Amino acid sequence: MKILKFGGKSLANGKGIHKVVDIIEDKAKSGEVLAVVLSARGKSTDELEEILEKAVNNESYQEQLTAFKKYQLAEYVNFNADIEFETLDKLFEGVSLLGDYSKRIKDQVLSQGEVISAKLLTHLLQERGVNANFTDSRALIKTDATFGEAQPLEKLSKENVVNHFKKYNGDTVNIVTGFIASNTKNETTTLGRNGSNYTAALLANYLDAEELQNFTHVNGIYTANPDLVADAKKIEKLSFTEANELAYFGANILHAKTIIPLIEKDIPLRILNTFDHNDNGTLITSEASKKGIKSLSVLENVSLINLEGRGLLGKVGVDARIFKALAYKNISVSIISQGSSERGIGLVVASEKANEAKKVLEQEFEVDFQTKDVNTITVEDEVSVISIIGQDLSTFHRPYNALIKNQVIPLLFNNTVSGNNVSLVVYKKQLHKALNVIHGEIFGVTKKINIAIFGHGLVGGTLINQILESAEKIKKRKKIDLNVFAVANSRKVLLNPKGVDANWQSNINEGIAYSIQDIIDFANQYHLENLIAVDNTASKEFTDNYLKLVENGFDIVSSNKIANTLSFDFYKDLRSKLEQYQKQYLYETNVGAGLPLIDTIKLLHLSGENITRIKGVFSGSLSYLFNTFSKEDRLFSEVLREAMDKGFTEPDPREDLCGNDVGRKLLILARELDLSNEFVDINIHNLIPENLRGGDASSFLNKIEELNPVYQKIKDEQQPNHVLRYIGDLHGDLFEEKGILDVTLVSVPESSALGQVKGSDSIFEIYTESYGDQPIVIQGAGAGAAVTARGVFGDILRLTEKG
Ligand SMILES: NC(=O)C1=CN([C@@H]2O[C@H](COP(=O)(O)OP(=O)(O)OC[C@H]3O[C@@H](n4cnc5c(N)ncnc54)[C@H](O)[C@@H]3O)[C@@H](O)[C@H]2O)C=CC1
Ligand SMILES: N[C@@H](CC=O)C(=O)O
Repeated sequence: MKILKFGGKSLANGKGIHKVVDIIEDKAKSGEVLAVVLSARGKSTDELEEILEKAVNNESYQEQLTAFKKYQLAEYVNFNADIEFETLDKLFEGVSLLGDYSKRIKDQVLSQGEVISAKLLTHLLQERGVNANFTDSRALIKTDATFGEAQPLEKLSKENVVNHFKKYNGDTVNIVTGFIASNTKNETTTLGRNGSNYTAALLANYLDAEELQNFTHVNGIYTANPDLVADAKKIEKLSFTEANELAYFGANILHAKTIIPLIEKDIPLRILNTFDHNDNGTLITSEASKKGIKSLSVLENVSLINLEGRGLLGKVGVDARIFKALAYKNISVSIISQGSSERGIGLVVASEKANEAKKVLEQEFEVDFQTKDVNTITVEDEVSVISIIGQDLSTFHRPYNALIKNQVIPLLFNNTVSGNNVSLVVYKKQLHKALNVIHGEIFGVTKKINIAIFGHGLVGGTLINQILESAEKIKKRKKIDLNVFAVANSRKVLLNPKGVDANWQSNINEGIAYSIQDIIDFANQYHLENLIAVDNTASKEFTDNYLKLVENGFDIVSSNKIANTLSFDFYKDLRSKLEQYQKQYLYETNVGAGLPLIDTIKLLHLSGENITRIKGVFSGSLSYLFNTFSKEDRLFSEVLREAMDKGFTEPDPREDLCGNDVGRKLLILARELDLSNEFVDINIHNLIPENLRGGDASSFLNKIEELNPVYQKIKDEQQPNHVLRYIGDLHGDLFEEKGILDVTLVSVPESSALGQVKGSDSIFEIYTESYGDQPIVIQGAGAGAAVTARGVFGDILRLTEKG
């Protein structure tokens, strides 16, 4: 036999109740032997409770009662609930007159919801020709007299159930009232919260059912609440032990007490969806599933009570006193955590009980306050508990690190050894983000990376398009969902929590004026996790935002070289801020565009390989300029314009020509080697003649023809078979505080390594102690929007892996 159970939402008027009738009819007609347990319909129980409260307070309740009756009868013209309605009329009248009611009366009132529900379903099934039999569970399930939370009398109840089902079996479908029972005096009792599930589990146990099918409005148990975590996945199979943990931590489909009767008889429980009943749902069995995390569950409406006391160390019975005082007021503690110093104890209780709990504890510890053994008892109201079911401490560092990286610092955490269950208390305002971060980390379904891109010029614009083009593939291959939620220039930002699309360029006109705080606020408002700010500007002003971005949970990726070449003090401050907030700053494209230079230098240096010199053509644009100009009989200005058109130069090409760009690259490398050079230490050969240095970029560009005779002369005066190269050279004693940084224009034999560089290639010769006179050489395109954007993209992906 299969036991089916339908909850209130499934039985609500409209689509639900018809679906329920269809399901039962289908199953009955296919010959399955069934018993069906029902809750009250829709919100009937709540309604009855409200009417009861009105009646006891002598408020007018008739209107609500009439609406209740109307709802129950709905369009079911041949259905009659006169007996139940009369019972309710009498009960409410009595309560209203007395101005009082007992739990016994309340049970009588509430029971009518289940009775009407089961009678209606029996009626509707009979109308369809199904052999349905209304079964009042009060005649079967016998309990003690604890009204509101009665305990079943196992032996008697079992006997009644078995005898009843002996009489009504085979093709009869028994439609049983859930939740309600009766005591030995035949007075109505109820089984407490989740009572209908309990009734169904008891029936399954007594009748040795082959399966209990619990129909709800969801397709089963998910890895997290799908309303909070879009990526949540349905769990196909679960063990009772895991389900038990879930039940305790708020998965309200289940309750520990409803599982026990099933475990006893090894009866599988299947959670199904009334509205999608062909889905297999989630199957819960006693079979231990393969080890691993199964689900995240959340406790909301809780408060954290913190009891702090310097004199608690070694004091015996403190916890006992806490629990006793709270138990006295019927306050349940869901989580407790105590430091080994015993100076602080954190307790989680239901929010509505928090103030009362604080008061009781203050009374209990009154003397301890006077002796200063206890200092404070505080309540933190806006908190939630996230429980990672199936998590043991061996891999807990992963979700924990991910939380810290996302600026979610748990207020308290504790674990159960047996249940493999770690619980974290977080601020309520961070719940959504925290859940998504943990979920992404441990289920690896897809990890969402939220990116804000500043600067959408040559590099930035190319990057956005590269990301949009590759996003789908990356999602499939690496399970990483790249979401560009902000694109900004110096004036406007285009914001979309779900990510900009291929039309971002035309939409940017509709962007809004912004400050960096607006972008931080936006990310917070939409609970965006795994934040990355990408700086593709050439702006000093923008780098002023770095510290604030780091403090607010952003990792930084930058093609902009400015931040790394400001004062050494800022350089250090930024690093210590990154360390403090566990954030990353990647800038591989700062030197050599897309070439893997910085990483190589970092690795060599970290591994203890002593770098003694780095020399080469550092600038892609100047490489192009001098390679082309040296070889071809063309004007210097013409080649310079070509380098600009190809996107090799800085936004202001004077930055290349004056040597600042190469100087910055040298300084960045020097600092990677822990040298503390400042920008002013660099010896730069400025390629712009003094008379052309003033003014702005456009007035300079109007005069670049004036460079032609200067560079033609330099070119002509070289030795035969020599070419011009603009090089950077980091040398000196690189184990001292500072190195020597030179940026110069040199004439080298065409056949030399430097002389053979072509196009916009950069070449870097890295000399180390182990490699001696044979440097490690890294050579390739040193400039260009596509290669640079690709390098920035690489940094973004590297960050997604570090997380
Ligand atoms: N072009 C190349 O080959 C390479 C370039 N880079 C670096 O890439 C960066 C970008 O270069 P390009 O794309 O060529 O420049 P670009 O001039 O084409 O683009 C810069 C963008 O930044 C925006 N911007 C300026 N100030 C801003 C602010 N305060 N906030 C937000 N946006 C701001 C501008 O509106 C513009 O859209 C530069 O720092 C450059 O040094 C690095 C390696 C290679
Ligand atoms: N303008 C720079 C671009 C890369 O950093 C260069 O020419 O190398």
